[in-house]
Amino acid sequence: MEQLEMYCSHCGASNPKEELQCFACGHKLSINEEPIIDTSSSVTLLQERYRLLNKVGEGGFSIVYRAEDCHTQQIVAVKAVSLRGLSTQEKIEATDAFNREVKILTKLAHPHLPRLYQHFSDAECWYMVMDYIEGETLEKYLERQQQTPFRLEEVLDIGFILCNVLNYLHSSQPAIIFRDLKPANIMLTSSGYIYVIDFGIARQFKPGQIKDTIPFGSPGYAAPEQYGKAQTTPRSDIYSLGAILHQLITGTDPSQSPFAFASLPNRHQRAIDKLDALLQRMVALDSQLRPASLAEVRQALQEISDLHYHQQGIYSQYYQPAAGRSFRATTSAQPALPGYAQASGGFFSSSSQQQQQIFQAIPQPTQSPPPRNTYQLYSILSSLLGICIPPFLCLFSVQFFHLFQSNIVVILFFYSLILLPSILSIIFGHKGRAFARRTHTSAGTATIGLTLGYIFISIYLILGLCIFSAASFNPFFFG
Ligand SMILES: Nc1ncnc2c1ncn2[C@@H]1O[C@H](COP(=O)(O)OP(=O)(O)OP(=O)(O)O)[C@@H](O)[C@H]1O
Repeated sequence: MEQLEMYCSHCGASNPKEELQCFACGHKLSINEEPIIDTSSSVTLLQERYRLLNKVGEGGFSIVYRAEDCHTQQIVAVKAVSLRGLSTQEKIEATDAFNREVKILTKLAHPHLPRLYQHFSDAECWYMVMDYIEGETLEKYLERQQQTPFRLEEVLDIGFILCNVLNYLHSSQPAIIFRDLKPANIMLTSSGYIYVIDFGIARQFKPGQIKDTIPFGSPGYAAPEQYGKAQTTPRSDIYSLGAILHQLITGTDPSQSPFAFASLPNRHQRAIDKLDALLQRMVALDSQLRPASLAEVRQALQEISDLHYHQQGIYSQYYQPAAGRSFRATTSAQPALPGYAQASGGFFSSSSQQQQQIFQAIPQPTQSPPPRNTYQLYSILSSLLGICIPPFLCLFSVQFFHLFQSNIVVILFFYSLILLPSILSIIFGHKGRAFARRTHTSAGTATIGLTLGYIFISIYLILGLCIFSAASFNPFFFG
């Protein structure tokens, strides 16, 4: 059948067959520019460079291949966005979306995002060449695990990493709103690294498919404002992040009942209580009630992490991996593959300074020593002095009083020396307990010091009172 339209090899827009110039970008049209990807062929070479090895994934309008770059012998991912079966209007819109996405991706360099190396198009597809991620999506992982809830440590790990990535996007100029954060767009490698994929190419062109991206996000993960006409903001991504973290900790798929996020169980744990409060704020229907920024979310996660690890008696903020599962923050961007850095046409360019900024903006968890509660030590030492010193002082009391001729000031000074260690142990004991409360550490020693202090000060006060009342009748003491 004769083809009535042809596609611009530069931008992909559909043009009437007789046109000489693309109406969308002005590129010269040529009827010969129509190489078609033939994936059934045993060797498919794109751009005389990328040899397609096997299909690794599929989206609404795309197929992702594992491919070999014949120039560098590196393995890359080639994402082919197909126009096949789309209406003319959809093809034009898909073209715009593709160009917009490529423009965004070429600017990005983050350890948790695949790098875009090259993009090109042919008559039926647009192609992106990017880092190949050996792993599976979080969605598939959850399916395999039958939605088993994650442990708090794991949820915090993933939360920190996603905060980091989203904060990087939101801090870009102009800010990039991801708008489609969901388990299907998060990839896990076997070594526990996490990548955020899919910047929404052709996202707007899959209406009616519940499992696919809908015009402004995905059911269950998209904030309410993404369904209406309101412009999405960083708070929309915060909503999606809240929905994902809630799903991980509860094992409940939010797409089953969008906008309904039950309170977390196990509310006797303060860390879980705090996480619950944070998640409820993140998924608030009114965007103004959500945390204002990822920095705020990260700060709250850090507090929960500190609380949790101190409760557990673990003083390191690093996740202590349980058997088999841990999620890691990469510490640097992967080095650019040879042969890409100088290439033209929207290639990735790496900036180590930019990488530095990413990690300065949101510091990675670092090992911290256990907080030292020195008040506890002072309290227990003072209480021991309060027990030992007074008997010694009493041994010399008679000679002492004799020496100073039972001067009342001297006697009171002497008496205050007896009381002083117990008073100190009480003061330090209280301070030690307050410190322990603040840092969520044990207050046992402070309580012992405090109790001893109270016991012995009571004994000394009663004894003192008895001795003073008896002495007041004795002319030896007060004349
Ligand atoms: N860089 C990559 N390395 C390895 N596999 C990838 C990569 N990018 C994507 N994939 C795989 O291909 C699948 C489809 O990719 P992607 O989600 O980007 O496509 P999409 O068409 O944008 O999807 P959607 O319909 O959700 O918008 C993913 O689920 C994943 O399994």
